[in-house]
Amino acid sequence: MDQTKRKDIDYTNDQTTKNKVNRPQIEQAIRLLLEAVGEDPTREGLLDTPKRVAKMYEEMFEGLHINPKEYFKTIFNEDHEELVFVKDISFYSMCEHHLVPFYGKAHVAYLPKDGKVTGLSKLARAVEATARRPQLQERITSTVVDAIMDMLAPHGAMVIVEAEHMCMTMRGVRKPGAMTMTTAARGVFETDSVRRNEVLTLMKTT
Ligand SMILES: Nc1nc2c(ncn2[C@@H]2O[C@H](COP(=O)(O)OP(=O)(O)OP(=O)(O)O)[C@@H](O)[C@H]2O)c(=O)[nH]1
Ligand SMILES: [Zn+2]
Repeated sequence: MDQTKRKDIDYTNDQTTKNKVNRPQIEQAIRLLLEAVGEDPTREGLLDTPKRVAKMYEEMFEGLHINPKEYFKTIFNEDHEELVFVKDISFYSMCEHHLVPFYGKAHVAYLPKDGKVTGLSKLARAVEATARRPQLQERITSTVVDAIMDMLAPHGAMVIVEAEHMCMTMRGVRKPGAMTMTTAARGVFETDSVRRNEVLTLMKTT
């Protein structure tokens, strides 16, 4: 296999590589948390829980060590200056206010310019890397759209995210089924309602 093609899964963000997940510290924190809520972390059923949670957090927050922009270094010189749209990209993220999940779908569109077309999977990988951190839905939306703008310099890009927040369903206001929609439009999608509506119409088609 051409190793240059594998670089997309190996890039790391300089700022975050220094702070890779500290599993022993997470384990200690989980033991303290269990104690604090009135549990006994030494009882059999909970003995391995701190270890499992540390491993789980490493997975759920792996996006902290990935710069989503790096995916868009994969560029094919293709003369296509019409819409590219990947919809229904499922994701799971963690609400940074409550550390409970929010999850849903992202829809990512861009209008390439000067032959700069990226791999379709890279759009989904950028969503995935951005979601796997303590997050806000708005920030996932704008981070992905701005990464595309910065790296591909297209005519425009648009991202729509729809998600259900567990912090609004299982606790607090308790409104299961409430869906939050966020959009971010740049370039032609900001200025041209025909272009924007093309994306919205395609989003609704099954
Ligand atoms: N804008 C935004 N808000 C979020 C997101 N996820 C959770 N929140 C909100 O963050 C807010 C935190 O509000 P606070 O009053 O500080 O915390 P709280 O007392 O737990 O709030 P309640 O959820 O209303 O019980 C809540 O309104 C959540 O719904 C998100 O992705 N974007
Ligand atoms: Zn929350």
